[in-house]
Amino acid sequence: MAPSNKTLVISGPSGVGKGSLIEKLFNAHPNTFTFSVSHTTRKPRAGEVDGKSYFFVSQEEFETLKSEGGFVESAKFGSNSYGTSHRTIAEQTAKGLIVVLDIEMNGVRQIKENPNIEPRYVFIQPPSMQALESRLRGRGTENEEDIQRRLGQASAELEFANAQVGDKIIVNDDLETAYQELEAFVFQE
Ligand SMILES: Nc1ncnc2c1ncn2[C@@H]1O[C@H](COP(=O)(O)OP(=O)(O)OP(=O)(O)O)[C@@H](O)[C@H]1O
Repeated sequence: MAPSNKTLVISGPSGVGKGSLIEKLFNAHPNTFTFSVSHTTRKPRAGEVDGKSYFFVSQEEFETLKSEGGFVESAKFGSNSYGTSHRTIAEQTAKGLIVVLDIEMNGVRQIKENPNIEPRYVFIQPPSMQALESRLRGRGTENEEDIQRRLGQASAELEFANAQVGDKIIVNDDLETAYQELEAFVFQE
């Protein structure tokens, strides 16, 4: 079955398993999906390549692009700005690839308000807040303060997803089952 070539927006609280599901999708279907390379005003870290990790731009360039409506969504974290450009999505889509955006609810909100992009939305939910907490802890990549911040944000993410109509919601209880649901959704006609 041929998948729709629409951009796929995958959202959900931190630690819910978005990265794990996306990795499975990419591995099972080579040359089908791609991430959109974001623009950022932060400085490149060692080893990061412009145009691969990010498009590194100045604050001024970023603001110009933004004012021209060049971003489907953008956000500021700390003193750095990040954005997903229309052009990047269009270029990848033109190559026949399905662009996957892994973004948080404010990004989803912006995209939903943007008439120039009509993606498909998938929200990944945890079976429970306890499960989410133990995954975040089990991953071992955040300190306690970060974990608390992510858990605090998680209930807002869950409420937001539940208030959306017509989008796909997948509960990631068993990873394989959740993956099959995602795959079926992506490849449905
Ligand atoms: N169904 C599942 N059952 C148990 N553990 C899972 C399941 N899915 C994912 N995990 C584990 O939960 C942890 C968080 O998963 P992952 O890193 O994919 O989350 P994420 O949503 O991408 O988080 P972030 O938004 O912070 O990047 C990982 O250690 C992963 O192996």
